[in-house]
Amino acid sequence: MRAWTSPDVPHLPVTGPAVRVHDSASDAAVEVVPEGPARIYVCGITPYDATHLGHAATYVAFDLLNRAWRSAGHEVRYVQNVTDVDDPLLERANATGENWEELAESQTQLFRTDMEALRVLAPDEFVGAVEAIPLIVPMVQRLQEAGAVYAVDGDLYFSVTADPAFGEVSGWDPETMLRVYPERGGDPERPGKKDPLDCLVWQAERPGEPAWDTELGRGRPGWHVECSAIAREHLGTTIDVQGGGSDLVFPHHEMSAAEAQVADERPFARAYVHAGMVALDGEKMSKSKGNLELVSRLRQQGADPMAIRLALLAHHYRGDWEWTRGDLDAAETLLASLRAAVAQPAGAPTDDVVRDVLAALADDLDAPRALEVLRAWAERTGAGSQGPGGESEAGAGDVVRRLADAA
Ligand SMILES: Nc1ncnc2c1ncn2[C@@H]1O[C@H](COS(=O)(=O)NC(=O)[C@@H](N)CS)[C@@H](O)[C@H]1O
Ligand SMILES: [Zn+2]
Repeated sequence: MRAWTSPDVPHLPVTGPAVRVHDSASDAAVEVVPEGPARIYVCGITPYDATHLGHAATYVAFDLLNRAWRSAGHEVRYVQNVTDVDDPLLERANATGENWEELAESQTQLFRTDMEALRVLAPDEFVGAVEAIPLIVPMVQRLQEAGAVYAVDGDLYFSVTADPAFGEVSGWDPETMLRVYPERGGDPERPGKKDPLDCLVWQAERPGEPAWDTELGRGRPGWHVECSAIAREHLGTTIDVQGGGSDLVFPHHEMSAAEAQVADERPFARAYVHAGMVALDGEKMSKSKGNLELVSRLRQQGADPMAIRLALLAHHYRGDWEWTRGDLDAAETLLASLRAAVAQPAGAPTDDVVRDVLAALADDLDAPRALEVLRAWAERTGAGSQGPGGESEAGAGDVVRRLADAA
């Protein structure tokens, strides 16, 4: 599936420090030292109600990681899926009377344009669940060979106990898992399952639903195995980072890791990185609640996408926070002062600016601190001071422009 067009990544005059990022599994900041290209899999959208600010916050967060690794001298290999067939998408299409494939395609295209507007670097592989069926089926067969799959009325389930490390991604106890599981697509009560936490890897055809003829029978893939299969195919294992919003830590990332670990008998990822939840009107922004602010609607109302990006960067990626109109107003003010300062023919020295911004991003993607450094530089530069000791003609503005681009 086509991804989108990436903005240029400016070459910075220095190499940034090694990147540390918070790993949910160890609940600690870890220095992920990629062997060769940094390999990251970030879960993509289920394509409806795209691109709400929660989605955008999460993808901008992982864009920071992508850029911080590049500033530290690493190549990055970035893979992202699109869950273009799954219960929530089919339910939405049925509810609105839309064709589910057209809904998926139009929403994925809207997502692409929003990501381009927010200057998020495109993944190297952008893979839909439907187009991934030919690589999901062999992965399920691999799990069958490992004795980790069983059938319930024609549907195929993965036995979570097949992975001794099951539970290490979230660190949750079984009671917590069982409480949350039904809210996030799980079916713990289904009769015939060996363990209530076992998850679907293949669902036999249901009346009125799309289905594909495969060696597993006629049906469609489970959600979790889609991501482990796509990640294994395009990145191999053990990958450096599996990423997504914090609502994916369980069941999704727990199950994806367990399936990949049984298939490959090695850890799925070195770190599991999760972005906090963005709320609106007091509740997590979500499709089911309908309390969504969309990037495209803000853009239609005239918001500068760079102000939207700055508004997202003003909050630490791991925090849960509430979107307000004031976030955008504050970002527009900051954007104007940065642009005014960068436009000056000379400005305050920038050596420490570059160093401090890169250090902030390398420290668990501390974008708020990086913005503070840029704001302070802009104030020192002012919008019109030709102050003594100003950098050369192109020095200040050009470096900071590149930094702002890089953030
Ligand atoms: N309110 C929110 N705040 C922050 N991130 C969110 C929010 N809602 C969803 N996300 C994140 O946005 C990404 C896409 O969410 S999604 O459209 O529901 N799709 C999925 O979660 C699956 N397609 C992953 S394979 C996920 O990483 C999810 O955790
Ligand atoms: Zn996923």
